Amino acid sequence: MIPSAGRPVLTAQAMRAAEAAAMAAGTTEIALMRRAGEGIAQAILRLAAGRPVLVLCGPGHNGGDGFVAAAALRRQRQPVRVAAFGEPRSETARWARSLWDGPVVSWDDVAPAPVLVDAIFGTGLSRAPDERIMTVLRRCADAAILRIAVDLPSGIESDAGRLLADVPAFDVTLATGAIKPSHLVQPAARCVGQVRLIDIGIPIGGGARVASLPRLPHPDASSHKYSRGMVAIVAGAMGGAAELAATAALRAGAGYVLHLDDRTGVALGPNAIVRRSYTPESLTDNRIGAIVIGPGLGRDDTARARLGAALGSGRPLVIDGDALRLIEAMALADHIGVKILTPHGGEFAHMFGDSDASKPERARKAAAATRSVVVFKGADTVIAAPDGRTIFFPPASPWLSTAGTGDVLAGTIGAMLAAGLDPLEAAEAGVWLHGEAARRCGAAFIADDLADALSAVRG
Ligand SMILES: NC(=O)C1=CN([C@@H]2O[C@H](COP(=O)(O)OP(=O)(O)OC[C@H]3O[C@@H](n4cnc5c(N)ncnc54)[C@H](O)[C@@H]3O)[C@@H](O)[C@H]2O)[C@H](O)CC1
Ligand SMILES: [K+]
Repeated sequence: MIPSAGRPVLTAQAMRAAEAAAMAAGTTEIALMRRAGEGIAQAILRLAAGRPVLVLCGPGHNGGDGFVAAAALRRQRQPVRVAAFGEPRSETARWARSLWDGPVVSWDDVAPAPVLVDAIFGTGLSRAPDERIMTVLRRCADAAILRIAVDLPSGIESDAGRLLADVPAFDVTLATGAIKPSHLVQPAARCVGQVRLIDIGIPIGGGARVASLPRLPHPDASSHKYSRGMVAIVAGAMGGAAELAATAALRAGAGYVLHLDDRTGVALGPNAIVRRSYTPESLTDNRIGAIVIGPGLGRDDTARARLGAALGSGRPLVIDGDALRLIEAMALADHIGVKILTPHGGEFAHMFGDSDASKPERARKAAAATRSVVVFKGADTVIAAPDGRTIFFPPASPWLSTAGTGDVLAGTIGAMLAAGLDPLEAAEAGVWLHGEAARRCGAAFIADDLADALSAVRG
């Protein structure tokens, strides 16, 4: 299960705007901080299970959340100590500090506790924290049994997944009000541990959210193989990759999978795959709900001609692997029709160049420029639509880093597209099913196992 599935993902600026809108509607900043701090205290109480807690508080509202939480914990007789770096910087932060009636330990001399709560910096972090701050944080984190971050581990910038310092790994991060991009984008995402959302009762929305499993079409008494979705896989130089994509499309629920190649007698995958010789005309069959092109396609003239025919076919496309190396981003902008691109980091950089922008920004820009849904793959897969909608995935199994898993994903997305999901939903459902199949496969699986596991997760 993905925690926070479907929830909005807000940048620091969007979070401040949501907070400002709530205040314009009558809520006060103090009320918001009280809700945040008390929600955090409840979570800490359960997690600490009676073990002593140390709260490290910063000068802003993240520190304010820490003071409110510490005061609430003390009221509930939970052993808790507080150390603070700097004086509170706002009225609301001063109010929070005034709630704490215990001692505030001197920063550099603070003794660690079994449970560490980092409330030093959150979404307001604007530059690398002073090493004096990070040294204490790391020392206390090293000595703790359980490390809990309030909103974000200190040293993480909120929007792009960037680490501004050497940030220790946390076990749990309590996100206040909304999930932030850096909970999900690497390298920051590997420091946050399990992310839990603390509701502070303000309405949030926007076009970015955590992935969830879309409703998948199910066969009924009137279904037949074409109505379940027909997927054409265009093969090429490396037959095995296309076989994996074809197997995955079938196991993800497609009713008919057509494997188009010009080699005869090469049948590595299931007998249920229909094998025909490739001709450009074979792609124009209007029963085809999705063409998958790229896995094992090669990069020679034959591959180029097949890609041209797929683009000219008018059928919805999943463009992966070698096809992403052959195609020009500019050519896609002029192509009218449904297309989903599935680049990993190298393919993405080849098509769109390198950039300092964040992964979600790069994905959105690429989607708009190519008028495609872009599945920017990796340990932190992000999907963007041309209209700017963005879907973030929590980290999937690291065992996915093996040859052929991308081919399986392309076939899975093809099956979703052919089943009638809209392109963004098809991409989301495909990445979800792929990640869930990987989870079930456990360790050291191979791409063939992953394709086979899709039947069980298709649900
Ligand atoms: N936005 C909301 O709806 C709510 C947010 N809450 C919590 O508030 C923080 C964000 O608070 P903010 O005061 O904006 O920022 P920080 O506490 O992260 O700290 C910023 C503070 O520190 C200064 N600063 C920034 N970078 C550095 C640095 N490298 N070194 C030293 N000082 C630095 C900066 O000038 C500010 O004064 C959010 O994460 C939530 O935890 C509440 O939950 C209520 C609702
Ligand atoms: K923090």
